[in-house]
Amino acid sequence: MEITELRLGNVRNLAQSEIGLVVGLNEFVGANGAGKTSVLEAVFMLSHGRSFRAVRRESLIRFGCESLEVFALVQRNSSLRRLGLSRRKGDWSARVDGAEVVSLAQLLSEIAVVCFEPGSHELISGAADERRHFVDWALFHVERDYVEIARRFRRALKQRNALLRSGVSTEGLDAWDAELVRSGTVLDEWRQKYLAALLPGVEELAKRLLPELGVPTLKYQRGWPVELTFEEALSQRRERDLERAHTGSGPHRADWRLSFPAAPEREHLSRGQEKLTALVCLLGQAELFHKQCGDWPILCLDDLASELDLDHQQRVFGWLSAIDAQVLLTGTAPLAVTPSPLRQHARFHVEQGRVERLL
Ligand SMILES: Nc1ncnc2c1ncn2[C@@H]1O[C@H](COP(=O)(O)OP(=O)(O)OP(=O)(O)O)[C@@H](O)[C@H]1O
Repeated sequence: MEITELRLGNVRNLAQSEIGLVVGLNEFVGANGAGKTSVLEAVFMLSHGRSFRAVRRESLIRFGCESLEVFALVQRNSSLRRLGLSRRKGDWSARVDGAEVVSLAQLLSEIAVVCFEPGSHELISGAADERRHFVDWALFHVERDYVEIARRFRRALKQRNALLRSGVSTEGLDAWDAELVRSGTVLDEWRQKYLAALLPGVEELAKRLLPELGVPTLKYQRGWPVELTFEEALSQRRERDLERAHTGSGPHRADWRLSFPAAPEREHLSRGQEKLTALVCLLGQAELFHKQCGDWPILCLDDLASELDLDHQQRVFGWLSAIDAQVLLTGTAPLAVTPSPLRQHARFHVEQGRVERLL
């Protein structure tokens, strides 16, 4: 899939920008603070409904402005979709082909963006919810009933925790346990299946980008002891859950990690190796998306040159040159590596919130 046209209004320091993108490599070059990352952030918002670096979507609205607009024309297989996310008069709204959609999920299902940025090492070294989000984002695109199952699981967990906290009565816990087990077991199976499918691609990418660490293994923890079913875990730990007033086992506690022969624990990875491991996972995710959904997600690479040394940049470009994904890349200077001559290449200069095509 590709964005052919991107229109931004009041996104951080970008007042109004209309950017025609090419299907291959789109390079955004400019000084620090020029607005390059903001372009990627806007694209990411369309596919995730949030920024990759701000907790609040509101912080993206240009200082002193009340409205924000992100619009993209997206070519996917043979269809062309008009996607929009905006905030006007204090309300966020999402549009697909001009019509406002009831749920944000309808917009998010139309576009897929995989982004590597300076904070991506959190996927390896950060909290478990980063790694659950990584898997769940893919499940959202791959599993038709994901939204419904995840909603049922969240609701049951919230209700069960409320009952545990109330401490008044444990009546009703059985019903919520049953619902947690039904939806939670499905989530757990999907996650296991997804990670098993991800591993071969991750192994190949690790050989290319991190050969010195050896072939990685992937360890999945589903959030309760392996020797128990989820139902048994909930029932055996009910007393403890009542004492602690929250549900201590379940898919909401799941985690996974990559382990290398030369770096068995993540504490053994250097910061650069953490970043490369995150990149391996993200590129692996993009590749698996292509296998499972039939098209490549859009790849955003923020400030790649300051994240990776030249040799690793070359290895990444070697991989990129063999695939058909649209790439959006930022840097303070033009690329030091030569991208594939077979792919289209556009360069944009970003300065004080203005984007101008150079090449
Ligand atoms: N809500 C906002 N309204 C206006 N300007 C903002 C807002 N939030 C951030 N900025 C400014 O917008 C600019 C764009 O930041 P951005 O991170 O996109 O720059 P960049 O070109 O990627 O820089 P770097 O190379 O330093 O990463 C910065 O100068 C920042 O201070």
